[in-house]
Amino acid sequence: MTSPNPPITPLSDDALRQHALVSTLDHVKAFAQFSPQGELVTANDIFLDLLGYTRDEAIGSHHRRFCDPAFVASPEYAHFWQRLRAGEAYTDLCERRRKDGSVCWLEATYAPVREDGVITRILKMASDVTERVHRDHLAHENVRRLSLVANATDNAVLITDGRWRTVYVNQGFVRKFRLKPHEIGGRQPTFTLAPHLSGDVLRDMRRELRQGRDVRREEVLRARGQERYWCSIATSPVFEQGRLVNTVTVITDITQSKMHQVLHQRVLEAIVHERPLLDVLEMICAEVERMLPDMASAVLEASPDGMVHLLAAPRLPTDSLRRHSGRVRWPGGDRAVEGVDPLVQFQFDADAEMPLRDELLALGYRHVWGLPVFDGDGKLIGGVVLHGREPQPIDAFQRGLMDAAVHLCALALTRERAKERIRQLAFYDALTHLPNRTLLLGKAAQALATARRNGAPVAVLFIDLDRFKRVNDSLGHAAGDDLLRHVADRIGAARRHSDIAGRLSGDEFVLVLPDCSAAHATDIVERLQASLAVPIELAGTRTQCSASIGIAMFPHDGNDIDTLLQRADMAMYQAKGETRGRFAFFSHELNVAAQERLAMEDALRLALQNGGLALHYQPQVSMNTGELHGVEALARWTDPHFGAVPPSRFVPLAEDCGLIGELGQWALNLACTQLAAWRAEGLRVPSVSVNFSPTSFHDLGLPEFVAATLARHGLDPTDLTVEITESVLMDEHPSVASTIQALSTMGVRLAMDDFGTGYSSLSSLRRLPISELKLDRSFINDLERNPTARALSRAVAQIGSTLGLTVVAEGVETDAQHALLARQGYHVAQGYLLAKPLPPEAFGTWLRSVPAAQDSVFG
Ligand SMILES: Nc1nc2c(ncn2[C@@H]2O[C@H](COP(=O)(O)O[C@H]3[C@@H](O)[C@H](n4cnc5c(=O)[nH]c(N)nc54)O[C@@H]3COP(=O)(O)O)[C@@H](O)[C@H]2O)c(=O)[nH]1
Repeated sequence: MTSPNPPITPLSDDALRQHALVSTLDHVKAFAQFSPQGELVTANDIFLDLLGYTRDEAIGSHHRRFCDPAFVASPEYAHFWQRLRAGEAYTDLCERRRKDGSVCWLEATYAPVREDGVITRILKMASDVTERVHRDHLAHENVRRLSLVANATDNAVLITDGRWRTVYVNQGFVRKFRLKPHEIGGRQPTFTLAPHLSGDVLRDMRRELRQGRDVRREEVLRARGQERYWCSIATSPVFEQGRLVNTVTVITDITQSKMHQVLHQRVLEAIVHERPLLDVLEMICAEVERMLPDMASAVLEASPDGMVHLLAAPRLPTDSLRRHSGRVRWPGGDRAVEGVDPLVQFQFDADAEMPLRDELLALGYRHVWGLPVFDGDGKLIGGVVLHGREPQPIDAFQRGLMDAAVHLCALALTRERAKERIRQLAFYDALTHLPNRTLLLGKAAQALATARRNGAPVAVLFIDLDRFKRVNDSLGHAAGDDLLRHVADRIGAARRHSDIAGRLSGDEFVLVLPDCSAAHATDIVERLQASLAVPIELAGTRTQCSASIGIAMFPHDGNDIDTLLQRADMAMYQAKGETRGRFAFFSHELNVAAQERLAMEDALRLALQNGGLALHYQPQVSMNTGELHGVEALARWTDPHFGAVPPSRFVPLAEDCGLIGELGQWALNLACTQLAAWRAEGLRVPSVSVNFSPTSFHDLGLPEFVAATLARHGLDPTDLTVEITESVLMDEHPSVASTIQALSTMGVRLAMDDFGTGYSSLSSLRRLPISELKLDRSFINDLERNPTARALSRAVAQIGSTLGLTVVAEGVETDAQHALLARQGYHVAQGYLLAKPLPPEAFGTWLRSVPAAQDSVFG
């Protein structure tokens, strides 16, 4: 039963306005009035329907009837009424009880109404929001449950809003990346986790998500403190009413599997495909550096002596590093020790002695971590090194990478060694380590192909030890093996870098000498035989060994290696006569020439010992005054068997057979003796010139010998001129420059002989302390006929004069040449016009017969 509203007393203007408002709200909102004591005075239908009461049941009821008893009993309820009675309005979400006991939710405003300053009523306006509250509760519960689920997984879960800003991260995320929700909340996660991602990549990812597609990637993500993880990242878009409102990302740490996948898969593939070792190691470094972009990696190899050599370091200055290769030991020992972490580390600032400290510091690398690479037996074979800029200790990711790299390097290095071993077994003789027949023939065929292209000769030497069987029989096979090893070493020592040495079988060896003439081959054979003749201690017995050597020449004796070997073998049999330690050429003419050369060598040696050589002297005369400038001493050899042998033949022979030093000393001594003798006779001979070949300057004792010789004959250093040829400039022997300099410092004059035929440049003239320049005779021959020769000789005269040198024209045969050269500015003339090279007595006679020479030849 509903009772009518109580009679309403006449209203004031305010009350009327209120009434109008109330009437309007009456149709849309629950509306009620309570007395200040809490009794319901009026209520509209919406209010009554909301709570399920009739007007009669409700009017007069206390407010508490519509509330949860627990709330009514709480201090908050009393406080609520106190505030209303004190005139404070109250707005809140309120939980109320319907008549049937069910709960409803109201968004309510309680407004105390004053009349004449006294609160007479409490006006209540409310909207039913029960459904929304239930919906919100449900959503909240869902989020709570989702969080529980998300937090239960080890994976990191991250939710962003539609503008890519982080709104949620789970516990897994906090644990993995060590970032609290508030540290990443509101930020775009890629800025923090993957700053290396390019703008293009981000744009692509977001486009996919906006188009409703999931995005999956694998990336190295960065946690707090620079720690990194390889992660699989799966992001799904969430749409509401067609609008992207969220993205949900699940991040899974795949570091271990990824490291193995990337490193192992790529590197193993490379190894299987037989990629060169250095390529494989560079690849390992590159992969490590891809995952550690701030670091530089390097792979080293350890040699059996424990020294480490750089193999790969793509980000470092490898040239400088290589300079230290082989000079440093691995710091952690060369054996694996069980239970000991082999990681070594350095900080450059502290370790001042570290090689390359400055270079690495300049690149910003201050810290080095190294892990050794051991082979299957725990022996050091290499190392993996990381160079870092930051001082923090190495983290699990970096260590994991290093371990994986070590594993792969061990594989690559041991495999390379195994390959090398197999190659060694397949292509090298196990006893002597020389190439075996297969490799020898292969290399020789290549050398012949090159020689064919270049039109160069090749000598093939077949070397067979003499009486090897006797060594085996008398001293045993071990001694025989020992002898073979010694012979192999001596053959190896005798060969040039480009020569190919090999062992065919038993006591047969082969030497293939590319770019080698028959004469040169003879020299090498002689040197080899001399070296083999040095006694060896075998099984406690001093033994001397010799070999018979056959020589076949390409292309003269054959075009392919099989033919050449066969002919060298035949020649060897020819050499192996009664006398051991001989050699023979396959070709008859070459054989004759070689044997003759040998005989001439012996004769020259004898001539030097027994005074079979002589010096002739050719005057050098001043162009201006006609006075004697000096004499050039020229060697002469007349042999009983070979007759008069010109210096152009015996000087190179002396070079080849190692007699050149002796020849130079002999000439110097004799020339000084002669100069002193002439002076003693009262002949004014200003100086003597002696020819020294370039190899004489290899002898660092030469200046001392010269000084002693001059002193012995009472001569001054200025009495001597040493003639050198332009080929001295091509001689890279380290002693040449210092020997020449020492002679010059002593006061000995230096003349550049045969100038214009070789490789002299103006700078080289300035480099050497030359005081005399001798224009080569070939220019003077052509002087009268050839304008170019004239121009060149003039240029030489001018260059010499400009450099303050005495310029000598040699080979002057005619008056016309003499006059022309004098006009061109030559200071001194030498040649048949004045005199041929003369024996000492004849020279004395010449000098006396041309008294002007004492003052002026052409006075
Ligand atoms: N290391 C040494 N080299 C020496 C020595 N003795 C000589 N030699 C070098 O041998 C080359 C040939 O010398 P040689 O046959 O003696 O010829 C010299 C002169 O005889 C010749 N000459 C001089 N004037 C004329 C001339 O008017 N016409 C002409 N056709 N020939 C002439 O020129 C050679 C001069 O020699 P150089 O001044 O040294 O060039 C020769 O390279 C000698 O150096 C020695 O003891 N050690």
